[in-house]
Amino acid sequence: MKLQDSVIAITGGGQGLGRAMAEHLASKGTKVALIDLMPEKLDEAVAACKAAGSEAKSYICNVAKEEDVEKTFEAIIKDFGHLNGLINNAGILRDCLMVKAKECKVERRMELSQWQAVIDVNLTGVFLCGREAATRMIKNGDQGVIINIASISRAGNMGQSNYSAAKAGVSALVPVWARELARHGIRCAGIAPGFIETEMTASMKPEVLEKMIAGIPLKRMGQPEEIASAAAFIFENDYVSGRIIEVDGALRL
Ligand SMILES: NC(=O)C1=CN([C@@H]2O[C@H](COP(=O)(O)OP(=O)(O)OC[C@H]3O[C@@H](n4cnc5c(N)ncnc54)[C@H](O)[C@@H]3O)[C@@H](O)[C@H]2O)C=CC1
Ligand SMILES: CC(C)c1ccc(C(=O)O)c(O)c1O
Repeated sequence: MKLQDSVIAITGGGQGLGRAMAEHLASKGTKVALIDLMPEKLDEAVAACKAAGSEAKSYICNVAKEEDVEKTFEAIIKDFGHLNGLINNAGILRDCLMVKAKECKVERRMELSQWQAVIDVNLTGVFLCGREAATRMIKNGDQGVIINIASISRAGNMGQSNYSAAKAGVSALVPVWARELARHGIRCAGIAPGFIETEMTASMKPEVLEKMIAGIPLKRMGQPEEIASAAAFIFENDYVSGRIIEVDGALRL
């Protein structure tokens, strides 16, 4: 698929990896539809994409709400006329051990609300946006690509029952959608990042950060641009489908 003049929607496009992917694609002439909950962040991201040389529009939408998602993709088709790609990137963390205990004394458990919040956004949100994007592409006669952003945590990470389950789920959707949608000219792939340098990691205590980096074989965190270039590769290579690219500096949790 050519990136120039394609229309690609990115959830969680207001900041972090979503914004980095949006700017990278915009610099290659892709028209970007940025979906997020945060209006100010969206305004900044849209301005950055326009400065990078392409068209960009923002959409306030909670990816976990079916009605929001349906309205948003309807608006994207109305605004741009086409849809050729979706990056399912919006995600949240609510980390906690399932049961935290010391000497038979249970101190804390993961609340159902912590479990549900992450499943709603990171798994149901991916399903809703993937379903809506595929529906619009098929009805509109557009060929396209769906990318699910997973995580190294999909293999199972301590303190992340909710997050690991959701990321394993969105990883499993990749081959399902690749098979179901191939007949409509739609490919589906995933990216599983390791630790990437973002505002969140910048705010971590230096000693915690140092210890974490020491465990990464490449001895550094990834850069958001390294995730963005993996996304561009997937869009541009028409024989990539049904697989997940791991961009993690060789780290295994
Ligand atoms: N930063 C990292 O090191 C890694 C990130 N990831 C994944 O990459 C993706 C992006 O992560 P970051 O950029 O670090 O996160 P971030 O927190 O910086 O950005 C996430 C964006 O998603 C938006 N968002 C959250 N809930 C939403 C909802 N219900 N509807 C619409 N938008 C919503 C937020 O407003 C925010 O702009 C996530 O799926 C995350 O799980 C995976 C592995 C490592
Ligand atoms: C544990 C993994 C590598 C990880 C780390 C940080 C974030 C984040 O800041 O959003 C993630 O989403 C992760 O999957």
